[in-house]
Amino acid sequence: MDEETQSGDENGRAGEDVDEGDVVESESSAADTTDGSESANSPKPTDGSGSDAQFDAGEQPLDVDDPSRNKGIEDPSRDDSDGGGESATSRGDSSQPESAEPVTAEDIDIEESIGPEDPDSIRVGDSTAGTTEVSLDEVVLDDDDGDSQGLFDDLLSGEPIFENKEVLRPSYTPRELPHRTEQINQMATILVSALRGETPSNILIYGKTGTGKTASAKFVSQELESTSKKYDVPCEVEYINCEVTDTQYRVLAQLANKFIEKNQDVIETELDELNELHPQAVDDPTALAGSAYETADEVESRIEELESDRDEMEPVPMTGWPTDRVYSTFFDAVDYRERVVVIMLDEIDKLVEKSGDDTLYNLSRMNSELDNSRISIMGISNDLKFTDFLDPRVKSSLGEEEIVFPPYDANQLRDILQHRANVAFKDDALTDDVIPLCAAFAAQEHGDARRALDLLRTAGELAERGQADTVEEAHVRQAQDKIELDRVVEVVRTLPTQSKIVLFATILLEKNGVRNVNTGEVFNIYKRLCEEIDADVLTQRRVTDLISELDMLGIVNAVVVSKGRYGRTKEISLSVPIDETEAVLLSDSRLGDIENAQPFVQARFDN
Ligand SMILES: Nc1ncnc2c1ncn2[C@@H]1O[C@H](COP(=O)(O)OP(=O)(O)OP(=O)(O)O)[C@@H](O)[C@H]1O
Repeated sequence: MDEETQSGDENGRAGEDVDEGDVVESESSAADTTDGSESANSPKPTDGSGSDAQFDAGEQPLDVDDPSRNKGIEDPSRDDSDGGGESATSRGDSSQPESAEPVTAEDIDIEESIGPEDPDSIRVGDSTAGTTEVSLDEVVLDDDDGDSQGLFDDLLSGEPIFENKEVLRPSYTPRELPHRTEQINQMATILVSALRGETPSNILIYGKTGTGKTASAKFVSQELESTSKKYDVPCEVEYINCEVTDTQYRVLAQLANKFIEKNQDVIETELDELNELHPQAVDDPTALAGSAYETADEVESRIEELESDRDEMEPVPMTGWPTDRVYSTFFDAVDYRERVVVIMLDEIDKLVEKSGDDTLYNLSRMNSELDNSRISIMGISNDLKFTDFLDPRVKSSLGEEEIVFPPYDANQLRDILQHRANVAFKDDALTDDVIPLCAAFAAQEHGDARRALDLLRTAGELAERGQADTVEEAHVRQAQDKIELDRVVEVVRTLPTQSKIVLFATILLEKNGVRNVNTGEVFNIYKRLCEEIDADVLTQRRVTDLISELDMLGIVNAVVVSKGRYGRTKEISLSVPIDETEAVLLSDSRLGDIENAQPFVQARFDN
């Protein structure tokens, strides 16, 4: 008997370790939920007619700050027989023509409007018109509309550039994926076996970031699920983002819980039907005609069986179970009924990097043990080399079929952008150069559609912010700078403290006008800065390494220059905007104190 027939929890690879502290993320949040329709409709500015306080303050407005200064109000004993009270209290009642005159403080009938229980409120309207209670604190005395000061009115009044901005966001799943027909067809050809009740081959999808791997795979899986419903073939796709769900415990727990939930739904539906059928069958056995049961007792025992299955299905907790128990729970849940399951593991390289290939090993061997169901794995990765780290058996099983997503060229990106822009922007909102320029910039990167879409969206936002009528080439260039700066800010913000100090030393030198900064100079300032904030001082060799890392990240440019008989050194210059980078560094709580180091750095050069 070969080892493949062992049960999952005995095969040793399911692991015995308890994954403490793991949290099972709900994948539903990662799923695309934006339908994009909401943002399309900009709210209309209100005219203020809905305001509570519909007073026209007239010639003598109420003094809200000091109500006692209001004539009439200060005299609670005032007789309402002067007739003015009637017109004030009937304001708002269109059936009372005499209320057309502006309401003044004198007009307010104190006895009627300010009840003893709430001296701050005025009752507007009489008993026939219904009453509206208005707090004095809410009364807006100006003539203009009550609720807003028009902060947003100007912004809303301009003809917006966007028709539906959500369409340009990464969360939006497009209905059409130009230039991916070949890859989509390849996937469909492999997965169609699932609709025939057979096990599809495992698929590995490779391609650089932004080449449409996830979008295409999700598109295919939606099609697969809807076709399976159409033909009533049990086939399900489960999506897991391994960047978030990156341990064996989490992956198995998440899958187990999804299948348990689905099983419970199916059980509930069947129970509903049987609970209706059972009393009918007791009264009249012919009610069972056409059903799978011959007697009411059979129906009853099936109900009991389903109820006990349902009660036994225990969801996997976030943490704390041994992994082999999670595995067997997942196994039982998948195998509970007949179906073909496609498990989509996006960013699969992150899972392998974080927790090795145990999960893939276990998943890829499950089919030989499952009785009712079959599973197929679809791995998505932008790291072409990640399979080098896999166990050869896992590697061959996982890579049964491989599909490569090549980068887009500028023309393809142009098509992709055009498709989206038609929905995202108002007619004529884009000048002719905008899409080609966005496509060209993104093609230079590495044919990244995500970057192209970001550029287009940011350019639109900048145009909108500048209240321009159309998006122009200049907006795309600004957007390119902005995205680049955002990237730099993010990279700098997440640097380790030591690298931040090295970078800060370089910035201080440049700010003090030092040209051709060399490693030695950076190291000297670095040391002083470390002393200043009580950080460990690394050796000059380590600091040189950190400079090389900053170079690789594109933050500094370090060139090796020969100094003749003085040996070789690195000349360092900043490749990022100095002020913004400095601001990011100083926002780090430890480095914030270094600001005071400026004078002493200056002093060093004065010596
Ligand atoms: N052919 C295409 N047509 C329309 N939109 C596309 C196309 N290819 C990619 N996109 C869009 O580009 C963005 C990035 O695509 P996707 O997430 O599928 O890339 P990916 O290859 O999975 O990248 P990563 O490896 O970084 O996850 C998404 O917004 C997607 O809708």
